[in-house]
Amino acid sequence: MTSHTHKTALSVNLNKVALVRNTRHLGIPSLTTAATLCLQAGARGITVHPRPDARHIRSDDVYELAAMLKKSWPQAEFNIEGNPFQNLMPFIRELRPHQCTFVPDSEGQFTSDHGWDLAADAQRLRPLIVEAQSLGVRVSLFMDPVAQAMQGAKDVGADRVELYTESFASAFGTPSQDKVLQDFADAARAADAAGLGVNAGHDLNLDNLSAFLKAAPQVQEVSIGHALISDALELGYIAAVKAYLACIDKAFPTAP
Ligand SMILES: CC(=O)[C@@H](O)[C@H](O)COP(=O)(O)O
Ligand SMILES: NCC(=O)COP(=O)(O)O
Repeated sequence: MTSHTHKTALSVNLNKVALVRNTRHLGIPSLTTAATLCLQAGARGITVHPRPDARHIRSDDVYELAAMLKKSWPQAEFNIEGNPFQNLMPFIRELRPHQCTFVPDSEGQFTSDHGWDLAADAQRLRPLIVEAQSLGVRVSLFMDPVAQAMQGAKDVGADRVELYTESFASAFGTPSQDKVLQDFADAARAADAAGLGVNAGHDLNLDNLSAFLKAAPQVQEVSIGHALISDALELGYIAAVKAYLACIDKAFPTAP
């Protein structure tokens, strides 16, 4: 049994395993094998983003992973991401994952590239947040790192926010890094002060993860996919996950 000693949980996003799998009709690489190896290596959970166009994660994948996790990894967290006004809610109603992450992507969007505009969407988000929570599912809202927006996420009823970290990843190693990191530090602090849990994700990698977590120690979970799966192509899933866990450890040297 893997012992979970890391302050920030690592959830591995399997979108890109599915993307490679979809380029042949052979069923490999297997998503359940990827999930098993990542969890064996110490990941705390698995994340999938079943987009409406099924470019990578397909509906069957979500059901198969949910069944495998329930049977073989009951302690692992399953996080399903998506737009609740598109195709996400049937997965939540039927599978009741530990967490859902509401992401405001349009159907054909290249990748996730912005958080919610709660001034525009809070009213129609609220009943879906209430519904997911009534099914025992934690709700996280994908948000830009704007400290002033965190109270709105709390007011609409979210349990957590997921800070969209692409702007940090782009700034990492540039003169604007510290300013951008300060935005994330402020947003994480504001979310925590509002009583929200704090997740983070998008374009996090082995180079930038520790610096991010040192600046935003409130982060309870990072969901990482593109870079981690790319690293796994070279290192293997187990070594790649262990390398990311080492980055988390490095950010919290005194954590138990
Ligand atoms: C919400 C987010 O930032 C990512 O989890 C998203 O799932 C990335 O989607 P793609 O893997 O389709 O780029
Ligand atoms: N929510 C972020 C996620 O699940 C993975 O994003 P990325 O690491 O693929 O950019």
